[in-house]
Amino acid sequence: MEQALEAEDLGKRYGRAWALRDCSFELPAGRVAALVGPNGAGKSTLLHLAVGLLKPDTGRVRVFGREPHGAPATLGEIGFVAQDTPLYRDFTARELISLGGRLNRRWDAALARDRLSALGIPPDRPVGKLSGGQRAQVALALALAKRPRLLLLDEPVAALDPLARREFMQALMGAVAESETTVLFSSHLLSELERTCDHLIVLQTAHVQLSGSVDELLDGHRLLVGPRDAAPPDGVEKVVRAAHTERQSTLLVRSRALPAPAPGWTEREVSLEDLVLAYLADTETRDVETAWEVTA
Ligand SMILES: Nc1ncnc2c1ncn2[C@@H]1O[C@H](COP(=O)(O)OP(=O)(O)OP(=O)(O)O)[C@@H](O)[C@H]1O
Repeated sequence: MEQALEAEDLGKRYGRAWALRDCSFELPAGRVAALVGPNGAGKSTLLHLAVGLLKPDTGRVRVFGREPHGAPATLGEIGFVAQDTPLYRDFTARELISLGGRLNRRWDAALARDRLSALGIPPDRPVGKLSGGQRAQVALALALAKRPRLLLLDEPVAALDPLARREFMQALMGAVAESETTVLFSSHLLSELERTCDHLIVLQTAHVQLSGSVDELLDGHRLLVGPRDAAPPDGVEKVVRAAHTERQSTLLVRSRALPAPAPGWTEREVSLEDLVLAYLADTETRDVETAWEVTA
């Protein structure tokens, strides 16, 4: 399987503080991946390393097998939409499309023009005078016009209202379905994930807590409800998170299918949101044998 993005023991620090540390994961080509984590977790740092704007202090990052820092050929394959869609505000969309044509070898101006016209975005108004949602669409159209193999978006919908968010994500999904582009977007919006991504990377305090295909991750975890203070059933590899009421414990555990329903325990379906929240709530996953009991 070809890897669009790979990190191996990747680390970046600002002064003495690590923004990203011992970070290893693989993102196979063709996936739409969400990069999730709280403020300051290291998401922008990871995206800036992937696009070659930063140089790693430890380890390696590779885009389609090559390190991006100082490698123009690799950069030509990456589209990047930075946080807050920083477009030149006095330029119109038409001018930005034409500017892109002068700066990029493989530039599909017609694709950008057609997208904006289909969305009814005025091409001759300075982008500073467009709405936040329209500006985000212009930034996406420009990134797609580059025909990137890997598209990186840093919190593309953070500033948008729910309707504009939905429209933006639909536009993004539609665009990548028509191409072979691999997408990695950072986001705080857990409820949108299940609908939009098939791969997940969870970052917390500079470390990767979880990464993999959504199907495999969901398959490998269970939500168990049972009597308070009972030991977890056999077959549980790790208790990621435990919450208790007076009489019951709810455990999100890492485990393949359990051999048989353990007496007193019932199993519930795990949503992607449950999974992300469980890993974000914990900075370290626990071994079953050790402190599995965590009061929520
Ligand atoms: N230029 C910089 N100089 C010093 N520290 C920085 C710099 N950029 C980021 N950091 C620090 O590195 C850590 C990771 O920041 P980063 O912006 O990558 O997080 P993030 O997950 O993108 O956060 P947010 O969701 O708020 O955008 C934070 O502690 C941040 O304060």
